[in-house]
Amino acid sequence: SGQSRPMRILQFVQSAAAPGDANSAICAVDSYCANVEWAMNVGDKKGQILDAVVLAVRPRWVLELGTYCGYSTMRIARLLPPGARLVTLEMNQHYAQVAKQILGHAGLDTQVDLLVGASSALIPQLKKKFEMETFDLIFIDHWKASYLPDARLLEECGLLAPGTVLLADNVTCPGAPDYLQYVRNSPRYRSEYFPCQLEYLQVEDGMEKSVFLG
Ligand SMILES: Cc1ccc(Cc2cc(O)c(O)c(C(=O)NC/C=C/[C@H]3O[C@@H](n4cnc5c(N)ncnc54)[C@H](O)[C@@H]3O)c2)cc1
Ligand SMILES: [Mg+2]
Repeated sequence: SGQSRPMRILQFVQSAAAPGDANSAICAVDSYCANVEWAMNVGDKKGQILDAVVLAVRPRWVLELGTYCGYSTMRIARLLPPGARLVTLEMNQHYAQVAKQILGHAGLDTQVDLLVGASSALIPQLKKKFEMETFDLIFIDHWKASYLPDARLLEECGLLAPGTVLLADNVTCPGAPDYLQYVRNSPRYRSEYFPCQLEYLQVEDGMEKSVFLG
């Protein structure tokens, strides 16, 4: 049933998760993807690294590149301090529609602004659209070839401040070698690798946390 994997995930969340309960929605996605069909959510193991970074940074402004079904969007939004905002960018209209409904079911749609479009087109509009200056935390989990060009674009748009944290998923699997090489060798970043397993599988992956130095 459900003509797409995101739609099947949404239907399971709607049937299995208590409305307004973000943790039960997160658990529902994890159990569906661990037991029924794999999906490219960050998952619970890497999700706990994401949680720890969100809690450490206590961000006022968060940007996510690649919403997909909204799994990591929920993990971040549920930990934000009051008044904080999470902007998440998703180029696929169908995925964005599913994510909106999952976020609504979890009761997290008030903290989240989900924009439909390509990051390269939306990033230059963010300052003006949200009347903000810089992001405190950026979670990068979209097409791996876009990690580096989008990090460069964020720099050029003046959306990074000294101390801004960039957290990138999948730097080992599928991998983002050009992005890794850049953040690990640029004097503008202090980078740290968190080894972890790929979501729902026994495959080596890792997340890279890079602090922008200005
Ligand atoms: C070899 C191999 C294959 C797959 C895996 C498994 C694996 C594990 C993972 O955690 C992964 O994150 C991925 C992965 O490919 N993620 C890509 C995620 C894209 C989402 O982001 C959206 N999007 C893509 N580019 C943009 C863009 N510019 N602007 C706005 N949205 C964009 C898309 O519309 C999707 O919603 C894959 C592991 C190993
Ligand atoms: Mg990922």
